[in-house]
Amino acid sequence: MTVETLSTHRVHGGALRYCRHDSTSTGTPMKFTVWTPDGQGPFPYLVWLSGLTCTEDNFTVKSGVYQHAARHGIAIVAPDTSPRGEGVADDPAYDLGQGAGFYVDATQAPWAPHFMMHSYVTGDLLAAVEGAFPLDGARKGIFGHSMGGHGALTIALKHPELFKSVSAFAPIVSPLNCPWGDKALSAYLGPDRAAWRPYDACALIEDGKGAEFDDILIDQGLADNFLENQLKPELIEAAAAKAGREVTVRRQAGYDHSYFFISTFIGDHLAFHAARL
Ligand SMILES: N[C@@H](CCC(=O)N[C@@H](CSC=O)C(=O)NCC(=O)O)C(=O)O
Repeated sequence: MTVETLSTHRVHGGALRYCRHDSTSTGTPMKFTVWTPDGQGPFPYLVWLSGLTCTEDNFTVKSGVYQHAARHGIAIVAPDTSPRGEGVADDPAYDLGQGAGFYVDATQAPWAPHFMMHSYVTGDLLAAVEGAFPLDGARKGIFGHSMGGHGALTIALKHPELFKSVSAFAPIVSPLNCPWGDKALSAYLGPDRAAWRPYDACALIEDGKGAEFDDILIDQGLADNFLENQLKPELIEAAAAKAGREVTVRRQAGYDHSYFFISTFIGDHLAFHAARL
């Protein structure tokens, strides 16, 4: 799978590249960034999944992750949040369509066949980055924010054979129980809510998936506008307690939903993953 490097930038003693490749899952070109430390590798790495309205650029420019990645010798991969382009379905709302792929494989028109973000992240993306860069596929973790936190949790819980660690910032923990989830999963997966369970972190924990993870770290700002209506971290705490599983939710007073919050605690998440990779 050919990866085209669009630009390269020196950052924190390593190389940040903006890349594009053709995805067979989405049937479109897809963009991502990859940062690698200097040296031969192979390096352990983390996949970051961004939230609604984001491209590969938001985390890359706003999170401040690379100074921490350099300290731990961990590479970072950050893909776009959906397929894009003129031939790809879209919606005028910010929380559906391009920029809002929800990391699911859509089964409903007009979203199928391009909105195949679960398959893209677990298949084409990993194959592309491990083929083109000195990354150690046996030592990788996944993390993300909001919609991307939901993506990281559900992908890890469904694929513990791929990822050794998982964490999230202000994640949607149960699309079955919030307006963002109702809207997006109705559109992408249809009205049968049983089809949503494989994309709901709480349901996956209830169903015993991903028990390999010794702990899952979640940071949640208490001044987050989306906390009570959309994010509801108490639901994943309850699911984990019922299943006898470890999920650590750190409630951070005064922090909102933004990348200011993420940049404040990103170092803690790098340390969490480094201890497990
Ligand atoms: N435009 C919307 C909210 C959009 C928003 O807050 N997006 C977040 C992710 S929200 C959940 O997935 C984000 O990461 N934005 C990009 C950024 O660089 O901050 C609204 O106004 O409500």
